[in-house]
Amino acid sequence: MVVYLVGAGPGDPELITLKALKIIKEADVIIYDRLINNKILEYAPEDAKLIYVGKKPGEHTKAQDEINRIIVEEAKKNNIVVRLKGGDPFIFGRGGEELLALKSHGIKTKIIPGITSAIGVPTAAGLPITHRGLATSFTIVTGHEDPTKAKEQVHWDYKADTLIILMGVGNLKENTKELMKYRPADTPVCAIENGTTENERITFATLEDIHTKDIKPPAIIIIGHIVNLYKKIIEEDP
Ligand SMILES: O=C(O)CCc1c2[nH]c(c1CC(=O)O)Cc1[nH]c(c(CC(=O)O)c1CCC(=O)O)Cc1[nH]c(c(CC(=O)O)c1CCC(=O)O)Cc1[nH]c(c(CCC(=O)O)c1CC(=O)O)C2
Ligand SMILES: C[S@@+](CC[C@H](N)C(=O)[O-])C[C@H]1O[C@@H](n2cnc3c(N)ncnc32)[C@H](O)[C@@H]1O
Repeated sequence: MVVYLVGAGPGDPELITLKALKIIKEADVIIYDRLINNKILEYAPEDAKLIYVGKKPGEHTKAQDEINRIIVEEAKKNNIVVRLKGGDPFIFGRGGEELLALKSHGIKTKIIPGITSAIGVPTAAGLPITHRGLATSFTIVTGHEDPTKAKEQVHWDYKADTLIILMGVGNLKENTKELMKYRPADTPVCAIENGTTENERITFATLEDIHTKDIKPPAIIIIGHIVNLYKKIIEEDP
């Protein structure tokens, strides 16, 4: 019995790794999330058991403890268990928590990285998150900190040139208000919804007015001067 914590990539099913695809084709069980592209499941063996444990904002099909319990239970009954997660399993994916839960039960676990939406979505859209002379650093941060944490860890005074917010839609107004304490109100912002899929939608705004736009999750929010370069890149598209 081995559990594979596998990253499915940002949305486009072709953005999964060969290593991930190989193990999906051999899986006895696949325990999968909402943000994976379901087309990837078509590669599973016909008799593989598929278990959905996805989370929507405010609507978690299964609590994390329950998900950990299911993975452990399936690992004890099967040879190859794939835990398939959106993007990369360790970028805001609770992959670390699942790894610890499996280790505590002595279950062998292997990890297959995926292209995280934080980087793959802007890159696929043609937006360089670093650019010589314009952006030499980036920060990836959650826009939705776990409210049950003992201590807040997100303070919005990040110094990086480019800021990338995941899970950023629901709290956009509150978070941009905090950010404007440290960055000018006219700092360019762009939101990419459903990146790398046929439903991709890109919205441009500034820190001051991005919260007034119609943006729905899943979306990544990109903040910084790099967004102006991106506008130029798009305008010059042949
Ligand atoms: O802890 C919670 O889940 C409750 C707080 C909460 C979070 N996001 C949230 C909510 C509200 C809600 O879902 O009701 C709100 C939430 N949950 C989710 C999303 C993603 C989306 O729809 O765009 C969003 C953001 C929506 C938005 O842009 O406002 C779903 C979610 N949360 C999460 C995951 C990853 C996973 O569990 O495997 C997933 C995806 C699961 C799937 O594809 O089925 C996990 C999560 N939730 C959260 C975090 C940030 C933790 C931190 O650093 O403090 C993290 C990441 C982490 O723990 O490493 C916090
Ligand atoms: C809980 S986090 C999981 C991130 C994932 N592990 C990764 O590496 O991409 C979910 C957030 O990822 C971002 N996200 C995931 N897929 C996306 C997509 N196709 N387009 C835009 N944002 C996406 C959104 O910010 C969403 O709220």
